[in-house]
Amino acid sequence: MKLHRNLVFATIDSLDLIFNENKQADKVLKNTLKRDKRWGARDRGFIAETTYDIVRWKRLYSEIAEVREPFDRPNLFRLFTVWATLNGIAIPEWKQFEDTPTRRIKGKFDELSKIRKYRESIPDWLDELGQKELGKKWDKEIAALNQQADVVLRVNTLKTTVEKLQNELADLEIETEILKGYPDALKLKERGNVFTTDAFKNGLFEVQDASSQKVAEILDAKPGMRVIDACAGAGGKSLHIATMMENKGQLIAMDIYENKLNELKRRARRNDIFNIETRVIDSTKVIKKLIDKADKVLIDAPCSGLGVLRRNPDAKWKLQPEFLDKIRATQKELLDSYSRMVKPGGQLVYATCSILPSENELQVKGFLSREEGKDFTLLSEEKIMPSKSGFDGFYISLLQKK
Ligand SMILES: C[S@@+](CC[C@H](N)C(=O)[O-])C[C@H]1O[C@@H](n2cnc3c(N)ncnc32)[C@H](O)[C@@H]1O
Repeated sequence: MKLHRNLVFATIDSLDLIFNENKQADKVLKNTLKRDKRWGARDRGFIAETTYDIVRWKRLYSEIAEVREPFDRPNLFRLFTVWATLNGIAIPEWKQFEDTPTRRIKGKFDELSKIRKYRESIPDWLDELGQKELGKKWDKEIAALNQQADVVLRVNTLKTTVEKLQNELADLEIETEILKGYPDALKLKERGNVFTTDAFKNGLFEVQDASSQKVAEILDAKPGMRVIDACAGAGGKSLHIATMMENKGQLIAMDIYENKLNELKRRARRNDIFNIETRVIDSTKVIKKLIDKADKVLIDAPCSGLGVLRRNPDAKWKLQPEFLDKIRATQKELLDSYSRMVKPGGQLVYATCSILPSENELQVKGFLSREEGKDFTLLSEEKIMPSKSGFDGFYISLLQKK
């Protein structure tokens, strides 16, 4: 593979913003990729994948390159050199690479690979936490979380079928496969930008990981029900739930952020979904009004996001132990408060995209042992581990109210 100057520079510029200005990787890349209209799919793929790779392996690469943050441009080129060398790509004779030694990179890689926190490129505290919470399983899970994520679509069954969409995409040379056990999913055989297709613009599908698609399935909302998605965000799961309700009944989508709910409304219009009503949680009254009112409540709780590191590798560097303590306290509060919206005989789903027991089964166990949870029983609990499923890590529990 021959390296092209403008693609490498675009990668270095993106890394500079992500590492040194604390910008979010996906937003940075969205902007970078707009820079040159002549870039084709391969060029764009190179910039995005190389940037994500170097973000993912930041700790390992900076140990090999012997550079420390904040990274100046020569140091960013050194990180790039490590990436290129480990991927068998020859370093060109540009002046930016003049003093980036390529000797010893492979030797240091082998040496550091013996130690998990370097091999898996994670902060010390995260390695200790994973070991403490998951024991022996941590090794396999963190390795799986460092793989590149597949792109999975969720077919909008209000507008098309899995087979029809598969054929429509095949006509555009976008090859997909059906995933056994995930009735609405199609997996792309090769990564690609599907957002520019008419099928996406016409709301025939959303991009949604296979594990995430399990949440609405377990909630199992039926047409005509009143359902509350209490932490709806931009509506990934709300759209799926409303689709399963066939646009009949009422889905109340809530969040503390209005801008996320506005994005949800935009997506709902594209999907031809009409039964979602959004409510911003701007006071406790919003919840109180709905006590004992819903057939089903989903708490897709804010969490560490450790289960989705594949798609969000910069979270490794942005997460802090103090944030985790805070988020666990929030999860407890949400379980205690939002569960009140389930009507007698109704059901609650508590889900996270984390693989840590302290955010998952231990939260539910704690809830069931408190006064607030006394009317609930646990019907089922799915811990989706990335090493086994090949998709995101998720926790999904289903509880029944008396
Ligand atoms: C895991 S995300 C939700 C993802 C969303 N359900 C989806 O499928 O796209 C958690 C959401 O909880 C929201 N949140 C945080 N604190 C909250 C609170 N106290 N009450 C309700 N929502 C909250 C966040 O803004 C975020 O959108």
